[in-house]
Amino acid sequence: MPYVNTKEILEKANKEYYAVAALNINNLEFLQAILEAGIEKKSPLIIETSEGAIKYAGTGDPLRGAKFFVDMVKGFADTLDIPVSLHLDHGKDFKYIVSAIKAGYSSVMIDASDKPFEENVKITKEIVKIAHSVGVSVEAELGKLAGIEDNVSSAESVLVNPDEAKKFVEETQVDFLAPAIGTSHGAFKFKGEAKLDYDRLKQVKELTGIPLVLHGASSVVEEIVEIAEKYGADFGGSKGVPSEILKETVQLGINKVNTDTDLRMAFVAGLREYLHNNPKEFDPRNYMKKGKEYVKKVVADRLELLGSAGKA
Ligand SMILES: O=C(CO)COP(=O)(O)O
Ligand SMILES: O=C[C@H](O)COP(=O)(O)O
Ligand SMILES: [Zn+2]
Ligand SMILES: [Zn+2]
Repeated sequence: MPYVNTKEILEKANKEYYAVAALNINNLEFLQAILEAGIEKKSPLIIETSEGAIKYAGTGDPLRGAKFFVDMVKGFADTLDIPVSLHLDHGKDFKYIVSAIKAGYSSVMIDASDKPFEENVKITKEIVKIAHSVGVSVEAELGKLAGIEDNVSSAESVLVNPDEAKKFVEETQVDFLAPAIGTSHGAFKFKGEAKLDYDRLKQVKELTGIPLVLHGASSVVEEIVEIAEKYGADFGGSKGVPSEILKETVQLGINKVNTDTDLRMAFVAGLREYLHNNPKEFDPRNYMKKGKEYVKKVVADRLELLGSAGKA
């Protein structure tokens, strides 16, 4: 069960009421840590890269970057017993979306959520047509996340309208939908108490029935923040989506849980700790070990929490 279509992974999750973690990577080390967690927990995995990740890996060339990730992820996946897919996160630039499809990504996201509804429908439809013609599945987004997104910042959160969601899915034939229900990207998600709009989520699920995606789903793990701060980081005021709230969203129909910030924080906590304790070390294979260990732990906990452990 090697490199598979994301649709296959998410349709099973939708039928069996669990969620699969979609984990952002930019390099080899995060991928290794994520795969180790997935293997240990016998869990399906969705690996995702942003346009920025592709730009970084390809030193500016989208097709080169996309091919790099397909080679790396598919190369690993084909040797494993767990299903693994590769997804383009927040596709906004046609060049990147087409490069990902050409290179062999399993699925792409078209994020035109900053555009008016009709324009979002039109753009999403176009990408669906291209992607489906070569067997690639598509995610789209409705409503806006609060905070800063990849390339886009929206001052205030505009939550999804469930009736629009129904119309959107029917008109675009999109495979997965990310409804804005109150999360935001990054490490500073809530000023006061963490709260999401469960009613809206429930309605969107009832009206569409398709796999739903939660963006900005990092929890900002307390133990990780403590370690990072002990060794010099300043993450004051950071706050994520608590585990109980994530669990609740899965019960209400979320099947894909996007996670980037938690992995970045885990890695940097381990890196800081290791470098502090080993001032003579300069071999990257050694000084990245602790960071990888913490990423693996954070991912493994997530796979248990979301219910995908044992579903491979
Ligand atoms: O939504 C995300 C990627 O699409 C990641 O969200 P976090 O910043 O909460 O990890
Ligand atoms: O949703 C955004 C992801 O966390 C990736 O962001 P990035 O553009 O910094 O890679
Ligand atoms: Zn978006
Ligand atoms: Zn996102």
